[in-house]
Amino acid sequence: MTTPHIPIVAGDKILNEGSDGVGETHDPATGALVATFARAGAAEVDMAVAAARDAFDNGPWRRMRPFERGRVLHRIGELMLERREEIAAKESQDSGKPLRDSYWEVDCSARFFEFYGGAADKLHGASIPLGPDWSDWTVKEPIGVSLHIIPWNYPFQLIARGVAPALAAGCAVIIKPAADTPVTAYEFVKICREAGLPDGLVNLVNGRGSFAGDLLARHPGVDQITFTGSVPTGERVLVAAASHAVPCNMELGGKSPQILLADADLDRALPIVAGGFLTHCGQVCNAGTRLFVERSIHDTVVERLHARISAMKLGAGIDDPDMGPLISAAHRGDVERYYELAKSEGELLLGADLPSDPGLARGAFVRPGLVVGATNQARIAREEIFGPILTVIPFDDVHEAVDGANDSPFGLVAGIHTSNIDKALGIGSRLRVGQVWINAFGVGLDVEFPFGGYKLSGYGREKGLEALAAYQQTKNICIHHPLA
Ligand SMILES: NC(=O)C1=CN([C@@H]2O[C@H](COP(=O)(O)OP(=O)(O)OC[C@H]3O[C@@H](n4cnc5c(N)ncnc54)[C@H](O)[C@@H]3O)[C@@H](O)[C@H]2O)C=CC1
Repeated sequence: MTTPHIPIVAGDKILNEGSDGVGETHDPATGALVATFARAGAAEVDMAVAAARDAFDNGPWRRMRPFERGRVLHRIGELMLERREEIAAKESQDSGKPLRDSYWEVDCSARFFEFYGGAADKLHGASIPLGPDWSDWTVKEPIGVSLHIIPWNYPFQLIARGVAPALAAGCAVIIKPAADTPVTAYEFVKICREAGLPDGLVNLVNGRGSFAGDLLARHPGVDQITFTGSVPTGERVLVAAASHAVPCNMELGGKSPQILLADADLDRALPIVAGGFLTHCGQVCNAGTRLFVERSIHDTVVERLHARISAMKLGAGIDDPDMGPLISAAHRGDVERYYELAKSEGELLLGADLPSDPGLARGAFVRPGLVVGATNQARIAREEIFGPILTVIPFDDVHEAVDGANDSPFGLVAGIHTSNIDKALGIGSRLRVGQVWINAFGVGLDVEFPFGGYKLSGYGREKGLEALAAYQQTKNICIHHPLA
């Protein structure tokens, strides 16, 4: 079978070659080549931006009635569900995540298009009272060409999360996938074209982040940037955006706390705690990797978590294991250094040895790590690892737990596990994070509520109606009409 090749898409042009050569993407479970892709250089970046500009400035999208835009978005969502199996299989191969998580990605992506398809004709302005001789109102207009810089952890879903509201608002978009996971981005673009989206509205630029990504972020033809990824790269993108003064939506990392009180129902809470740090091998921005646990139940919780996670089966994403590999051997090297650090900063109860099963030998696998005896000041508890390592920290008093949870450079999400609603709400209101989960953690098909962080976790909100604000500008219209 020939290896699939991912092109660059600039308007109606499908470019199989880019001026920065050819990249390869591999299955992190086996090392097998999944696809090659054209890497964009300056010429292709210019072409994609010009196509988006032209589609936005001169194309039909902005002039269509909003409900008609909504219908196209709905059709995109339907096509995603029709191709669910195919997209999920490709995603699991390219990213290593278990198949069920890839199905979730597709289902969630379809929900984004349903949700924002329904919102397209509800983007109202406001009327503003200036007195009887005046009429004043605001109109919501699309911001223009929106650049979406996508990380490798949820490539399909994170494209949908940003692109659906951008299109609903009337924007044109350019997608820059991560070089580790370019495959399903092209499926996304193909679906958009098939659903009848006019040419040039969705463009695809694969390539090296520090080259093609940087060229795009600096490009004067780009009006807005939505970025998800690491803090250092996010800061570079902000500098690039500042060079032409465009706004950004930044969804950066996290070191999210989960607070487990002694009165919690452990049968219910512990699977949630485990899922909170193990999903996609811990490679999730909102992974709940710091567990503050009331001291009286500390040992029981550690024992039960140990039993639960040491039984987990590892395997290739496509085989839908309990946990897949990390994204790459290079990233495994980074994560392994944290396992070493954990040994010096506390006690590493699980995760010290790499899996020895010959079936896993060629993949970027690690075992889940459980760390006790480290403080909240330890690097293992402060830095985003993007691997499956949980640091368990005991507390005696809820205020201590709140202070510990807040004592972090990040502020993305938090989880609280308790049967006492007064405590749950009291703790929740004191946490400096963008989202609080009570007796829950993580995701369903919940596209309706806003998501985003405090502090170094970024700013701006994805999801929900709030996300639309990033893709709109407000124009005020004021009329003076004195009655003679
Ligand atoms: N918050 C999140 O969801 C994510 C956080 N991360 C964190 O980042 C660490 C490193 O992962 P990376 O893949 O290197 O993520 P990254 O943050 O460097 O890359 C994210 C995206 O930005 C692009 N990019 C890189 N340099 C750029 C530049 N100068 N200008 C414009 N775009 C650029 C990349 O090509 C990719 O599409 C991970 O170990 C993890 O800690 C990674 C992925 C997602």
